Amino acid sequence: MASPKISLRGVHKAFGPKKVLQGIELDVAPGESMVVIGGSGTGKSVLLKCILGLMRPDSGSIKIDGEETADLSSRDRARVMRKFGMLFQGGALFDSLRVWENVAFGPIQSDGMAPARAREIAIAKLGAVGLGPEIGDLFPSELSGGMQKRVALARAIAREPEIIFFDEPTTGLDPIMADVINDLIVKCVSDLGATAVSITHDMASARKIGHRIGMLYEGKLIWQGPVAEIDRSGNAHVDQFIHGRAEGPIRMQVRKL
Ligand SMILES: Nc1ncnc2c1ncn2[C@@H]1O[C@H](COP(=O)(O)OP(=O)(O)OP(=O)(O)O)[C@@H](O)[C@H]1O
Repeated sequence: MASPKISLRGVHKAFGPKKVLQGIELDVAPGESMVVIGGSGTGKSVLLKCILGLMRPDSGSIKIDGEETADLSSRDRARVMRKFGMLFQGGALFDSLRVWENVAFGPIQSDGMAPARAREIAIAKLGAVGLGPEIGDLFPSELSGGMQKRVALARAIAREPEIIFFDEPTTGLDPIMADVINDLIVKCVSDLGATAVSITHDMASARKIGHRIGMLYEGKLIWQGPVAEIDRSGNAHVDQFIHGRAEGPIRMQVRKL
């Protein structure tokens, strides 16, 4: 692989006695879209927060463009985070701001862009996700869930990030709207030439937006491979998860709890 955009080695994170991440090894190449799947509570969000620098791992290495991020000064961390865009679970739009102000929030607050210019960019980004300029003046509460997700996507790409994180991007959407969002994610990521890391339990979404999939189980990525290979992973945990079967090795784990 070309030198990885994101590289994790031996990443551990525990909360008291609860070991959540127990040695994560992951490389994501520039321009690649990596999807992490796994059951509820397996640590997908914790993994994402560690990469984003919102949470500090107990041990291990997390490199972005070859730069170790574990012990960065706050100034250097801000520089690294400038490379990131994020689509939060549920959209996380600001209710009191108009749609365009939500999309323009990063350019104005973090880059000090003049509001008039930021508004132009916001309208352009809304166009990129299929929303007309008239939507810009509405408030998030006036939009459907699918439109809110589009706005959240427009916000995530507003600063043209090098790396975009998607946290459960299709949660709460009907299958058709979920597919529309998946298509938009693929388009936006490829238009930007960005690297993407997504977490989801939605296999249809994982297959559509991912180049590679990794499955998180008991603190480790127990299988990683190209999307096309997930149906013949030869891994019983992966098979059970992708087919949503109640019976299998993962249930054994639930019984033990
Ligand atoms: N700040 C925290 N303090 C203590 N425990 C935490 C904290 N954050 C996460 N955990 C625990 O870590 C485990 C993994 O949580 P995480 O949110 O990463 O799961 P997930 O795989 O994203 O689940 P879901 O798919 O349900 O969102 C859970 O047991 C959770 O309770």
